[in-house]
Amino acid sequence: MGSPVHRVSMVDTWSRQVHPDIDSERYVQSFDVERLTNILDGGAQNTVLRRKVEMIIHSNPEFNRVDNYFMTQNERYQAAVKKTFHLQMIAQRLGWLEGGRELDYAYRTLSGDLTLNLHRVFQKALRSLGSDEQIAKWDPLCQKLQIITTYAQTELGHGTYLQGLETEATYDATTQEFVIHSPTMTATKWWPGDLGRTATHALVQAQLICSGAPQGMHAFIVPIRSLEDHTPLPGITVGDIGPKMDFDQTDNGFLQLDHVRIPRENMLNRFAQVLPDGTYTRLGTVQNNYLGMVVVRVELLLGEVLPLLQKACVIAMRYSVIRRQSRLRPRDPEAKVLDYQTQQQKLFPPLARCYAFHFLAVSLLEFFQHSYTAILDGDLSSLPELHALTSGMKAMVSEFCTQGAETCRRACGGHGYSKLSGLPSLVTKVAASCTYEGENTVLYLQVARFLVKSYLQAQVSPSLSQRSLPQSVAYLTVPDLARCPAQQAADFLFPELYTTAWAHVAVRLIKDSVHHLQTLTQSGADQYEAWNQTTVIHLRAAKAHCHYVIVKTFKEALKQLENEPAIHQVLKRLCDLHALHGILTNSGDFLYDGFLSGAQVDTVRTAYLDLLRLIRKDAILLTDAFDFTDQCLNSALGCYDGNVYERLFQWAQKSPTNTQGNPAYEKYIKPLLQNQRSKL
Ligand SMILES: CCCCCCCCCCCCCCCC(=O)SCCNC(=O)CCNC(=O)[C@H](O)C(C)(C)COP(=O)(O)OP(=O)(O)OC[C@H]1O[C@@H](n2cnc3c(N)ncnc32)[C@H](O)[C@@H]1OP(=O)(O)O
Ligand SMILES: Cc1cc2nc3c(=O)[nH]c(=O)nc-3n(C[C@H](O)[C@H](O)[C@H](O)COP(=O)(O)OP(=O)(O)OC[C@H]3O[C@@H](n4cnc5c(N)ncnc54)[C@H](O)[C@@H]3O)c2cc1C
Repeated sequence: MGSPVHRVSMVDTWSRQVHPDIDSERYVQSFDVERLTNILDGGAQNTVLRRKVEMIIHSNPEFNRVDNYFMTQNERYQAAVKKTFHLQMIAQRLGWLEGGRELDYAYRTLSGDLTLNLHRVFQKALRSLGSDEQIAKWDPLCQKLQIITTYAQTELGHGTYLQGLETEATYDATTQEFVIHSPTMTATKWWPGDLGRTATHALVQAQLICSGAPQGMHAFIVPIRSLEDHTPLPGITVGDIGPKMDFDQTDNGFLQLDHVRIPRENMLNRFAQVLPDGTYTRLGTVQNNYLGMVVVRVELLLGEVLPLLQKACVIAMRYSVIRRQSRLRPRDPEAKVLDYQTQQQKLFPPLARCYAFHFLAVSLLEFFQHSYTAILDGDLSSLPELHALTSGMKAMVSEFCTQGAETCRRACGGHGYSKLSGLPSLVTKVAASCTYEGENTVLYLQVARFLVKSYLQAQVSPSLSQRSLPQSVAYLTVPDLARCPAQQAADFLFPELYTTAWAHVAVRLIKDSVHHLQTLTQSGADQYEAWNQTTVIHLRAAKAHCHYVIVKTFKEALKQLENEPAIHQVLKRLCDLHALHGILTNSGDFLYDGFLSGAQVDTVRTAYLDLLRLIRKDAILLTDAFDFTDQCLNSALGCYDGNVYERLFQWAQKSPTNTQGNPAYEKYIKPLLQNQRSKL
């Protein structure tokens, strides 16, 4: 079993007593929680290492985050810079390297508390788009923080449509320089993190113009602040974009460039280059310059987005066994709210998704690592599938993590609305992931584009495409079941069955979307108009495909765990719940062509409700397995010991509204009262 000492708060030393209502949830353990934590960590040795890193961080007062909820935007930024640089010093002292496990664990532990996230995004883009010589030059400068960098792509006028970016990089062959320029107000770079007050260099995405001809978006390294005194360099106008929904610790910024000259070598040239005389050459399409985004989309899932939902689930689940409200039977004591079926219906689907998305992210990362090296070496054959998969998974994971975190927040009633619960900031933080790194609708439509092509390819030559279609869409060629054979609730608990059911719906919706597209073009609409008039249908098809991929990946992950029966059993229940919940919330798609009958949907619901009951007894253990420390959760509701009310009361006392007196009394309330009294 995992050491509870590791998990309990080191901040609130007054509270060492575990609340009996949460303690009782841990008496009988139907599986080994520590072993599940090891599986999630990718091995017991990783768990040990992660906890070691967490101990180093939590034992250091510089990283205390209790006051976060009371800070202004400026204070959050300053605290984050301080913590980031403190972490860098520790990393240097202990030999933790960028890309190594220790630093990754440190980032996870301090998530939301650090700056220089875009410095990491810059490094990913550099390694994807730069030549070996460029990486050798810039990467060490980044590693040693001799420069601080950001990724400046989005502009006031355009974020999604990269072909519409207005920033220009015009090549001047006489000096062998690029002239980087913002020709309009809407060309102002807007949003890049770490840009407003911190970065010294920006990776600026701009339209390359060579010998008068536009060549599309390319990446340029542009110095923007003096390394001596940090003032903006000539031609640079830079600042912070102001208050946002969250990310107070990050200085998202704006940048205008007025004919700023940089050397020819500062254009990242793995996939395209400009020769000294201005001749332009490139490998493949201009979209290869989008590779940095593909990399970041994969890494964000496990590193940033999923932990936000996991934390929300831990907090809401723990609170739900402490919170007692109403009675199940008149003579009973008040019930834990988690014993209400409706509360389980709120919290268990997000919990199941945490596990589904974990296994998805691991599998996606494996596929990514497999194809990435080949892509860097110029073999671009796997890029379309990689782009479609990463786009779809980024969109679906961020969409459901956002939905799930908000559900968790509401499941905590009034206390979920208090920032001290930790939930509002999880919700506002995860909401951003639906927009940054590619707006979700736009990304789903990229998946749809890939599905249409794959479907048409499968139609033209079914036998050939069975071998040549990318693996994630190979199901398009598999003979389809017209009717679901399941009759009893137990029949719906076969992963093969519900994966096939999702494949059926995805194939039908993809076929339908292609049919609509073709009907419109055959009736005279041009292909662009036809595409726009069918995008709502394409979106649905893309989502069904993503559901299918996620369910299939969870099913395959379970297969690997068959030799661990107890863990297999508990995870299988989550896999079943995840798949059946998806069928129930999209039942119209399964009923539409008679694949399922109304009676079968009722049976699915019976199986689903049964699963809620079964998962209930393991719910706390399944969230304990994520192994977040109390400091990391920073929630008055979610601590391991369950002492919710004491902690909430104590934390509220620290609010400046309670500690700094009330100037409004002297200024307004007192005169008001005196004024009213004098009239009596
Ligand atoms: C690293 C760890 C950091 C950790 C940190 C932790 C803390 C974290 C805190 C938050 C941190 C936030 C960090 C946010 C950082 C940003 O937000 S940076 C800005 C991100 N911006 C975007 O993602 C923009 C989204 N837009 C796009 O990706 C593209 O423009 C679109 C939407 C795909 C369309 O592009 P387009 O050029 O119009 O292309 P389109 O005509 O649709 O397609 C042309 C072809 O290119 C292909 N294509 C399009 N895109 C691609 C691609 N990417 N690859 C390959 N092929 C592609 C298409 O499939 C299509 O192929 P065919 O069908 O023709 O064969
Ligand atoms: C917290 C945060 C951090 C960020 N950090 C960075 C950063 O570090 N660097 C950086 O460069 N950028 C950054 N961004 C910007 C971010 O990447 C963009 O906001 C994002 O890509 C969406 O683009 P947009 O704002 O232009 O949205 P828009 O594309 O204008 O979206 C508005 C609406 O239009 C719809 N839409 C747009 N195009 C289409 C289409 N073709 N078909 C159908 N519907 C469409 C969208 O679905 C959406 O509903 C950040 C943003 C946020 C919120």
